[in-house]
Amino acid sequence: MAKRTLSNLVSRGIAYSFESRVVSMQLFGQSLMYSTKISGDSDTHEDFRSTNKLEGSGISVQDVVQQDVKVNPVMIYMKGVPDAPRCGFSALAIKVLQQYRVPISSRNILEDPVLKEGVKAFSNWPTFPQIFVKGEFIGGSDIVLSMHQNGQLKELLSDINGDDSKPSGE
Ligand SMILES: N[C@@H](CCC(=O)N[C@@H](CS)C(=O)NCC(=O)O)C(=O)O
Ligand code: FES
Repeated sequence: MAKRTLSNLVSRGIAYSFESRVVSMQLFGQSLMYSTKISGDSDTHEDFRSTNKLEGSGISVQDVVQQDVKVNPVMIYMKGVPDAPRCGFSALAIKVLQQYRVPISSRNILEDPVLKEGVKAFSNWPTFPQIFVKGEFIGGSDIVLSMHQNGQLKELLSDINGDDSKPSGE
């Protein structure tokens, strides 16, 4: 059983241990315990449980993703939608991308567990958001933020036809 203790936190009187999906926390002698597990979706908070829309359509999810990233120069698979992200990481990625004059295409993976798993398999990346630019997988919110900060994102997006209603990224 995997059990990890963060010794630097222990030294400050705080210890976390992760066993299966149960998180126990000791805070200055007080012990709190809660479970993050939800049935049918082991990684997502219960509020965001998915419903399946792609299943039964006859289209392979890999084909859907392949087509998405081919036809949309900036494609994000996220939790929620750009106007209403359902997670801070997705909100951050959208905020970064919105600094540029580019159209942003998105799919809400919370609506479809088949799509969610298909995207993970396609990119071989375990978390969301997932951002693709010009058909290539870029990464998640950490990567897109650091590419914004170091100028790489501006360079990468520079040849994508802009939306004049958006700011330029300056
Ligand atoms: N450090 C990650 C943060 C994203 C993250 O940890 N996402 C989690 C929580 S929203 C996730 O997608 N977990 C898997 C899942 O929900 O299926 C990034 O740079 O994108
Ligand atoms: S849904 Fe909980 S951290 Fe993203």
